[in-house]
Amino acid sequence: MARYTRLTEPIALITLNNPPVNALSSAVRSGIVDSVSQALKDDQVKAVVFCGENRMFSGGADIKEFSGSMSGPPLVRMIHSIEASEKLMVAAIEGVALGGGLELALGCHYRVANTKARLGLPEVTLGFLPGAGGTQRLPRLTGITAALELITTGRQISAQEALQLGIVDQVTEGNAVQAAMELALSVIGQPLNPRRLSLRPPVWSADVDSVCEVALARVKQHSRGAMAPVACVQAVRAAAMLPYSKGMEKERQLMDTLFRSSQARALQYAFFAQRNAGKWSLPNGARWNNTKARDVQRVGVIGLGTMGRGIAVSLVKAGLSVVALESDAKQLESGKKAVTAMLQRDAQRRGVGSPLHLLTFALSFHQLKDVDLVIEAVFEDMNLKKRVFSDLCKVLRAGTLICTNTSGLNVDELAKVTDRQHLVVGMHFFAPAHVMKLLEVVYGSRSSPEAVAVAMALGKRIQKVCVAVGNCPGFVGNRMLKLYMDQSLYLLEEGATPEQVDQALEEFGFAMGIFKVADLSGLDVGWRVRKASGLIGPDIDPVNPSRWRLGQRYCPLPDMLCQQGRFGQKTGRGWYLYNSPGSKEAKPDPEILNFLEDYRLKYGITPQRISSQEVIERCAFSLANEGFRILEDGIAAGPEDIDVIYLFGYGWPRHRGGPMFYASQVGLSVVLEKMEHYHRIHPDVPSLEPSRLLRRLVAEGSPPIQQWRNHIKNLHSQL
Ligand SMILES: CCCCCCCCCCCCC[C@H](O)CC(=O)SCCNC(=O)CCNC(=O)[C@H](O)C(C)(C)COP(=O)(O)OP(=O)(O)OC[C@H]1O[C@@H](n2cnc3c(N)ncnc32)[C@H](O)[C@@H]1OP(=O)(O)O
Repeated sequence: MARYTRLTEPIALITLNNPPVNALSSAVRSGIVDSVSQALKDDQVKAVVFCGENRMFSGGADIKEFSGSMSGPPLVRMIHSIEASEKLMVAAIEGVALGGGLELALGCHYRVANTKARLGLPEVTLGFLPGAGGTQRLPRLTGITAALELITTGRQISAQEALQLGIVDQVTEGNAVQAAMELALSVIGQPLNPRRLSLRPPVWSADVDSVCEVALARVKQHSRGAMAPVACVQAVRAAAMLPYSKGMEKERQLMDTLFRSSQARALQYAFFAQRNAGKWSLPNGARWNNTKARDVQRVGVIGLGTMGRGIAVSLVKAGLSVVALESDAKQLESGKKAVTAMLQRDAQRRGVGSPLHLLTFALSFHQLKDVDLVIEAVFEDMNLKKRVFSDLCKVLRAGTLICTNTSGLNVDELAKVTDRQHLVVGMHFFAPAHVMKLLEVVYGSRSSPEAVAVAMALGKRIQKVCVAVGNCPGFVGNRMLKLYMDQSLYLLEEGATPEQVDQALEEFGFAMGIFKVADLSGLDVGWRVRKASGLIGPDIDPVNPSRWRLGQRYCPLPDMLCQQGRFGQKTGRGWYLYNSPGSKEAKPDPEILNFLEDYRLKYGITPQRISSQEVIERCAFSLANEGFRILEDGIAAGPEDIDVIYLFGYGWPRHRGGPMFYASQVGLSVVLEKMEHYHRIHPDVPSLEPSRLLRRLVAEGSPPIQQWRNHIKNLHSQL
């Protein structure tokens, strides 16, 4: 929808009206076409100003329409006729002008932006390119280097930067519509051809080829197999070499290919999955929109190790006041130094004042008496956490929430030692907590909807992507991770090397292979957990450790590495070799190859040739198979939540949507067949057995992922 208003004598205003972001849906495009035609017919009108309802220009094309049959006036043609119009067209940008929204503005003859506006062409993040002339018009304004950077990254820029780059003609602190009208009045009658970007010649320069080569190398290095950034470079290169009409043909060709790609579908799915995660629901019917979250201003953080430091920094950066507690003066001092330095560096980088006044350091629980919520981030030990929880109850006010940053311990067991089980939830941050976007909010069997609402709202306030999950060992992310890690280890036993497994995973698009991640996190962490859980004990022979524990196949390789003091990056040796302790560059270690050969000999394992395909199938399908079990158990509300967790917490490649989306793309019957195949070969690995939900979905014709929730409901109702 677009509203047409005649303003003072010679100006008409066209207001895009499609809340919340004035996306350019078919109805909006029709409204614009009709309004422009009205303005062109009115002899009194000499200029048209475009703006958006609620001081929001436009969030671009309506992404929801891409999955259906597209109808209505095509955006490309609409923008072209705006640019070609004989009447002056001016864009008044407030809020955002993104994607098609910015392309519409680029079709106008002048652009005025409010100082707070943000502009960008984020199409690459959705798996395609600015396909309404953006790849051809933007370079003609900014030059090729800036256009390449903006289009291949999708980065949003401020109005000020847009002014410097020549994307807008004027920036105003006041009302952009008013400023656009004034500008229009001052230029009415001036020739429009110099303002029509499509009439400008290609932006050729002698170094075009090298600039594009450099951009191509950069995107290939960062995109991890994503097609869209490469296509963006090709399209912008066309703007440098070809006249506008030919460049548009190239843009169209590239867009056609990207638009139909599974990568675009995955990225658009990820866009909506991320937004849906905030719309949490609990099995008891409580939901984001029927539960009120009370306000939190003061937060206590207990433990200033790696996790506690990151959590404290995230909270303070969001303007919350924090009391950070440690158990002894030495640890407090080292935590204080680290947190202070992190906050100062961040403030300096962002050019803002230091927020250190929000932070208090404490040694006594009594100093937590006035906080609204506590996040416990002490060592991952149930007894220690229980002690902290019961001590807290002695000092906290009655309504204060107690949250645990455990990465997998039983939240209900912890809640039981408190006097407020309904106010206990998990807030599982990921390391480093001030950088990683994911937060699993874990509800226990007694957690109240209000407590979940408070934790979700707090997470959102500190700019995390929050997903509400149920309580089970490892919750969603780490429960699935265990099976992924198990498969990777079994592959080593069967003949693969760490670098071979990692290479297959990185070619698939993971940010880092699983063995590199393990080295980064520290192999000793899992070792301690396995010791605490009874998997390793005095009855295990350290020289010839059993490959069978608690009734199933067990791989002792990581324990054997830890016995050798190989803890990963921190000791300079783990699955890989590092130049020195703490160094990050992983190099294959011949000692590991010998170690694996000796191990296989010792246990009579004949090494097999493992293909990359097998690595991906066993790792990715195992993840999805456990994801189905998580859905059966009601631990996650839907497959989208699982995918968001893997996208934001575990480096799953975004252009593959997430493990559940990937399974749906490959085909559920294929996944089922492969799981049956691998389970037949490895009957000693129960987790390879296809889950009931997977079988059931296949039996019911493999419905699209958006319908899985209905099948899960049916599954529960028959239990
Ligand atoms: C068959 C073969 C054919 C081949 C050829 C096809 C040719 C087709 C030609 C097409 C031409 C292409 C044109 C153009 O180049 C393409 C585009 O413009 S794509 C869209 C680009 N825009 C974006 O990526 C912006 C996305 N949105 C955002 O970044 C943010 O939403 C925001 C605008 C910055 C606002 O952020 P917030 O305030 O935080 O709000 P939310 O993010 O929570 O969003 C609120 C609400 O709005 C929904 N929404 C946001 N943007 C869009 C959108 N562009 N379309 C539809 N819906 C959108 C979002 O989902 C939220 O919904 P809710 O969760 O509240 O239901």
